Amino acid sequence: MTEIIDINTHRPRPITDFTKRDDQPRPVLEGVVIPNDTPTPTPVRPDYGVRVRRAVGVTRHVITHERTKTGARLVARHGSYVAGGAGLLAKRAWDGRSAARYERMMRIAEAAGNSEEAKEWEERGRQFRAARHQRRMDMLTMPGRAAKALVVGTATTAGGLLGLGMLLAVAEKDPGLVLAPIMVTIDAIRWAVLIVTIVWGPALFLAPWAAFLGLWNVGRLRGAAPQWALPARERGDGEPVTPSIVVKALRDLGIAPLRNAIKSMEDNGAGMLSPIVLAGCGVEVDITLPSGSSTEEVLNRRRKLAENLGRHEHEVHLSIAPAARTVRAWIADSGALDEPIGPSPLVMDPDITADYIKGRAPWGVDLRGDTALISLYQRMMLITGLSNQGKTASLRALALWLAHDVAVRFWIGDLKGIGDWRMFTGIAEVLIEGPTDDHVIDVTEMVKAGVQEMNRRLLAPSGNTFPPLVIIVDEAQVAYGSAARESYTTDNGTVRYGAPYGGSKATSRYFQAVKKIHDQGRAVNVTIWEGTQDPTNENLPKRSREGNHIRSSLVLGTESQARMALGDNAVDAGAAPHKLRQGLDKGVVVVAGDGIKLAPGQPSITVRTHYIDEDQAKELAERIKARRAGVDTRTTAQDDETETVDHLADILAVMGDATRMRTDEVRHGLATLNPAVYARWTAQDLTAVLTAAGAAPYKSGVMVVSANLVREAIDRRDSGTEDAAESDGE
Ligand SMILES: Nc1ncnc2c1ncn2[C@@H]1O[C@H](COP(=O)(O)OP(=O)(O)OP(=O)(O)O)[C@@H](O)[C@H]1O
Repeated sequence: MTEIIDINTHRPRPITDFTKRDDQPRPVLEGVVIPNDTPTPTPVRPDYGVRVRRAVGVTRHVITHERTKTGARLVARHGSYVAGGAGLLAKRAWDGRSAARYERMMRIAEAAGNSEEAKEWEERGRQFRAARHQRRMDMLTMPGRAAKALVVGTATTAGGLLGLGMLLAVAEKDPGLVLAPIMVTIDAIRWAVLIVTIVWGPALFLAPWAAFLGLWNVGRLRGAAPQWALPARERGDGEPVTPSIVVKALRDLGIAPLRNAIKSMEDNGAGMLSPIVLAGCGVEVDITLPSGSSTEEVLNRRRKLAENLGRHEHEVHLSIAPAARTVRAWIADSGALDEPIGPSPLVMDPDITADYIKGRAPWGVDLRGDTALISLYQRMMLITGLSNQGKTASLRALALWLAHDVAVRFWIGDLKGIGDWRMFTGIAEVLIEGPTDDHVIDVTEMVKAGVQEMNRRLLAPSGNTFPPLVIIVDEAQVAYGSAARESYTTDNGTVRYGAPYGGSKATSRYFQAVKKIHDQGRAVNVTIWEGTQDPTNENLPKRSREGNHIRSSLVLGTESQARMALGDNAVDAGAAPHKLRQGLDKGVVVVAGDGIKLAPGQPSITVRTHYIDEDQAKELAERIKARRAGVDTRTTAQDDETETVDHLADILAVMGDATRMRTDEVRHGLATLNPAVYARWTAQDLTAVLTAAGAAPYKSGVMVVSANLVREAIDRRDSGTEDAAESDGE
């Protein structure tokens, strides 16, 4: 019988079963011993893959551990102090011994166009060189003069000491004192030598350390360590932005050519910067990069630059300035972007008005704190972003402003349908709410009706003006993602399908209708605004997103989504909705395109929109309704009245027995016949209908309608000889 003895305690210990593949050895039966002849169990080791994975896991843990990071920072910080201090002292020494300083100052003065100062430095440099030359010439004769001085000095000192000794001897009447001063001096020299020999060893040992400490201190005082290597409390978060901080932040960006160029600059990089100007709740500075560094490299290192400046990433906005090789940096005051921006002027000013043509909606404030005004005149619009970031609220805010212009008509499809747009009941002519396929079909019909309205306007005689029609589709991704289509059974029993209503393919009726409005709606005041979530090529087709005049985006997940939302140009030039903070930057939109004032050369702007919550929106809607002649909002695209109305028959009915009738009279008769449909008809509406039917009014003194032409048009239509209706690509 064998026991297992613990080598530490020298006592028997429980036997462990290593055959288990667990990490933790398990006791078998405490107190039970294994007989001598029992073979020793072979420990099973984890296989190679598991071990590698574990090793990688441990390594990653160690590398990313906060203590490792702190240690790395410590080493980098103190190393940088010493290296920086050595560099600085070397530079000072070189400056002191050469004319480099004068040359440098001369070039700075020259670069600044200050020729007076340049001349002054040139003169100083000349004097310095002359003095140095003189010193060198003096050095040639120095050994002889030094030897002479040594002989003379020694003789003088010895004579002096001897004279002193004689005086002492006379005064004390002791001849032995004649040599006393010389002996004291010799003793003093001996002691000095003794002290030096004792101190020399330790001094020799300590000297490098003292030098090291000196270098470290010079580097520390000069702040030679990069920001990221400083401890949290010293990182200077929120410090005011000064030229030296900006240059240092650029130098430590990790772009070698930029760092080297800055180091070799005579003015330490100050010439790269424009004056730092206050811009809203931050400052703005243009950075002209030295050749060899590209704006793209700096744009790609936004986070590091922000950290070097003591800011969070979202507090630094970089864009490409109009001047070549120049990056424009806007740096927020620390924490300023988290301050609320205040309520919307719509909420604050009950007398606010809107003008579709000349007005601009007060949407929010830009980063500089200036009011961001946006013109919606004849502009298609897209707003996108991740879910729950303020898309509906910001789109609705624009609609609420525009609704103050009583001439603007709204058709709204809300494919979420939880009531976000319900306050537009009584303002919008159509309000479809809901997420189902039926709602997608309805919204598609609504947009197609928009196309018809657009075509009617396009066909109307030139010179006509039309009331603005704004079609809004919120959560448009539901339509682009829908597979809804009608099916019907043919006489022989085969089931056939119509073209899909939704989807992003060319056969999608919704997509085709949106595309048509994008293509031609602008000129006749038919525009469409789409709000959509989390864009992809599937739920927001390229052709559709590019048809918008205003493209705006709340926070997005990736740069590729940002490119979809705003276009490559804007993102290449610094637009970065993917850098906004999800959940924290709600209502912050990056806007590209026209309609909003942009600085020259800037393709995008970041706007912090005013939040108009649902209650405020309802209140505003009530105010708007009070200004407008109320409309009966339909909750479906199907317009029963207009569907059943036969305009040509009505016109003929109004004309009665007359062969001709003035257009004004016809309109008046129509309005009396069916006010719901014709009360708002303009002369252009009448002309458009008659022209489209081939019975256009003509001039006979005044504009008149011919009953015969109308009758013929009806005959043509009824006999099916009129042009086939547009197929919408189905
Ligand atoms: N401008 C804003 N400022 C601050 N918070 C806002 C702003 N806009 C919206 N929010 C907040 O975001 C929330 C979501 O807003 P909203 O419903 O408009 O988002 P959404 O992107 O349309 O959401 P969904 O995912 O439903 O489409 C609001 O309830 C509000 O708390």
